[in-house]
Amino acid sequence: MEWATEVLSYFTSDFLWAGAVLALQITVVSMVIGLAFGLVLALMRISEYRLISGIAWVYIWVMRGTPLLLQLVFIFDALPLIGLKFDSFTTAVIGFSLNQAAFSAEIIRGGILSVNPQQAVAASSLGMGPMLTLRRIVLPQAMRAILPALANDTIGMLKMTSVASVIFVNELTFRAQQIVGENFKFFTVFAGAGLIYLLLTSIISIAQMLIERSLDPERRQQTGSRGWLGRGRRTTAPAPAATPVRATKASRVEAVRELIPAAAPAASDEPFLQCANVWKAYGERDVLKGISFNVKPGEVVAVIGPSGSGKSTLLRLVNHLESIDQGEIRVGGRYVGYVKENGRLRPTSGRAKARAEVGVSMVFQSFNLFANLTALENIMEAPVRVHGVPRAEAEALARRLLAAVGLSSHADHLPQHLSGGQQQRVAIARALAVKPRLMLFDEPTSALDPELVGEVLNVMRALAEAGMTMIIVTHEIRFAREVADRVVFFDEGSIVEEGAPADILDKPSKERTRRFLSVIGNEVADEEVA
Ligand SMILES: Nc1ncnc2c1ncn2[C@@H]1O[C@H](COP(=O)(O)OP(=O)(O)OP(=O)(O)O)[C@@H](O)[C@H]1O
Repeated sequence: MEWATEVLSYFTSDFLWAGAVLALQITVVSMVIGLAFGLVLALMRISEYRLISGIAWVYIWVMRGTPLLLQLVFIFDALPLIGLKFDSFTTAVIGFSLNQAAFSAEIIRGGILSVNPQQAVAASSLGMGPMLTLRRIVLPQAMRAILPALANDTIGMLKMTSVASVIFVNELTFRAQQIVGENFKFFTVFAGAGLIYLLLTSIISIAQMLIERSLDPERRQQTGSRGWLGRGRRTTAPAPAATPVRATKASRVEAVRELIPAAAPAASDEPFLQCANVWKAYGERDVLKGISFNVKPGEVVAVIGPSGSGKSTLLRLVNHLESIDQGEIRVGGRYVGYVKENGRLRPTSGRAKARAEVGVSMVFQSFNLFANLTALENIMEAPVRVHGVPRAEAEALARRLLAAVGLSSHADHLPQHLSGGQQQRVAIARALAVKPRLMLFDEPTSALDPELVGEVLNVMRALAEAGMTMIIVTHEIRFAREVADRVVFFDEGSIVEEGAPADILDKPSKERTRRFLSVIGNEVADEEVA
């Protein structure tokens, strides 16, 4: 076993460990710089500006397409010709960082693209700006896809530091070669060095495992740990006793009314929402063709119409999730993220902020709760991060909102552990937490199983009775009849007719409306039979 003793002696050799520490230093520093630069490149790559994304693409193309060894030699030998001279260690760090940035950029971009884009849309609708959304919602979810690939790269880089010997960096492999050059004991020297590499890469693997565990929302939910990305301070208030899920109608209305006093505008005939001659096209196709309609404070408007008629598009234009081609929309007398110049609307930066200021909130068909946050955190996110509400206050509000939608006992549940109906009720609570003055509902029950529709409609009914101004795109004709003050029938991007529910739904004046209602009516009848 003489060889084993020899391997052990090289494994514990100070000379080799000095090289290992150098390799580790290069790896850690280069990885940190490479990651930061890689994040910038990834964001440039997904930029809508082609010049910016093109610059990033070219950089990544060059750095990934040329050998690291050449890059190191270039920095070491060629840059001094223009007066930039670096020592071996600095050259290695610069070379590895620049090279790693290209690879990290694509890994990070892949992670970002793996996150459902609707998460960012929902954040934006709550007034969260792009960087806040990236930091709080997108990156925490993307990290699960990013981390394994980054850990691979880190391990790869640690071993690749041996390439730096070409510019005289005296790292581990280089040192092992020096020993072998003297004693020719290939096996024992390289085995000792190999064990050192194995130990260091094992530490990286363990770090990867710990970070992955700390980012796992399920695990953090169970252990109550804080994690280091994407979650704020752990909520501390004890969960109140669960309120009965089946709150009475009166108590629900009362609870909701208490939570939106500031949001419910005083009764007035002045329109709160004004849409004037609104046009929108996607490509060659006009989706909205000169829509004009108003909504008064406290009014509930149900928008109905065939699939593809432009109903959702109108909602997205109202809170500027899409931009208007022609015409204008004003909410509370203000443009949402536009300024008027020479008679035309020009989009401004900071649309999310404008949405928050005007007070428009939206509830989506597919709920779009933030997957990395619990129900309570979903509701607290915008008040704390956008409106600067102190955490304790935001948490108290969030718990009251959860109680109002009958979900007190689900505060610490992640979205994936809630039924569709529960998720939609949390989404409504989240939309209410920013004290909106106008609520937009985009087919809020369409993605739900029939038995879950009622619980969501009950919450919306309570909101309507509490005086919230609402526009509801819906196929729930009975609900529209019962709750809406006005029904607007859309077809092919135009308003065909509008009026009181009894008029539009029972005795429509237009043939197109009659045909639509008879189809919908038959579907409802079929569902009832089923
Ligand atoms: N981002 C987009 N790019 C291209 N076309 C789009 C986009 N968004 C919507 N459309 C198209 O615009 C038309 C209107 O869509 P919209 O979602 O507003 O209809 P809708 O009346 O809400 O329909 P549904 O009830 O099925 O949701 C559809 O033909 C749709 O395919």
